[in-house]
Amino acid sequence: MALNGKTAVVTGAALGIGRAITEILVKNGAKVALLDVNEAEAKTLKKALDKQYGQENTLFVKCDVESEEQIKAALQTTADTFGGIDIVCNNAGILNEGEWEKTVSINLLGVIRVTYLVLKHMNKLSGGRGGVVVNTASMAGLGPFLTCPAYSATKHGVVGFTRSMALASIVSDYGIRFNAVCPGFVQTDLMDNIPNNLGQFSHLADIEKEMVEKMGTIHPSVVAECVLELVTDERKNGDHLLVKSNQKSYVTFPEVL
Ligand SMILES: NC(=O)C1=CN([C@@H]2O[C@H](COP(=O)(O)OP(=O)(O)OC[C@H]3O[C@@H](n4cnc5c(N)ncnc54)[C@H](O)[C@@H]3O)[C@@H](O)[C@H]2O)C=CC1
Ligand SMILES: CC/C=C\CC(=O)/C=C/C=C\C=C\C=C\[C@@H](O)[C@@H](O)C/C=C\CCC(=O)O
Repeated sequence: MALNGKTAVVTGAALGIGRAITEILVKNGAKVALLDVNEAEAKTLKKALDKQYGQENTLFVKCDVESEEQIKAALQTTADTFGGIDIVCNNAGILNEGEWEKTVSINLLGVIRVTYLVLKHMNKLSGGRGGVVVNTASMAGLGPFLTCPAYSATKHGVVGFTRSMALASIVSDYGIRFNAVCPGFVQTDLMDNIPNNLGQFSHLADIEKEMVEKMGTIHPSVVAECVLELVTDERKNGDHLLVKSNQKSYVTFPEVL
């Protein structure tokens, strides 16, 4: 799938992995709507992209993925501005075991909210052009993560939702592919703030530190390359790309039926 003429929506676009995803999509010819709650950082990014690629190729819409109203409005503005939506990167996320309900609301419910609301724009059965949704899950969505149980649960949820939507879309002929990227530790603000956000598990902070030292860290641009692969390779549907500091591989899930 070539990106020229395509429109993408990226949530949590202002910083970290979302910023790198936004940059790689624009660089490869897509028009991108940047959705984020951090207006200052998003505007700084848009300014830099305007300078390099022209201001007509991106759009910033302030949008909290906890709010259905804001998501609806942001998707409509994107479709009106760019003439449709072809790609969605559900990337916005936080890690805060002290505020675990908010973590669930943003990381898991946010992905479901955006996905269900964007179907109206993308679903071939409702006049959309089809396309692809790529969710930012985590390695912590594939196995236990003892320092952050609620965070890990949200990412397992994202994996289950992605796999289920991929099948629902095939069987229903929506024309939309659903994939997820599952990175290990990525060099972003979220990772830097982990020790302050472990809540009742703060006594396990040293274990977290040891894991980071043992596993190494990944640059956000490497994760963005993987997202680009999941967007452009039309054979990928229901696929989960595990990204470690030294290798990437597609996840094989156990057959249960
Ligand atoms: N940094 C890491 O080690 C890893 C991160 N991830 C996931 O990658 C995604 C991005 O994380 P990072 O770039 O590391 O974090 P980050 O903290 O650097 O960036 C997150 C972005 O999401 C935005 N955001 C937060 N809450 C939002 C909301 N309610 N609505 C809209 N935007 C919101 C923030 O303003 C920020 O721009 C998250 O889903 C995270 O769980 C997955 C694996 C590893
Ligand atoms: C504290 C969270 C910090 C940043 C966000 C984040 O999502 C980072 C996650 C980093 C690592 C998670 C590791 C989890 C490891 C175990 O559960 C493994 O069992 C993972 C499962 C599959 C890997 C299979 C393999 O090694 O080939």
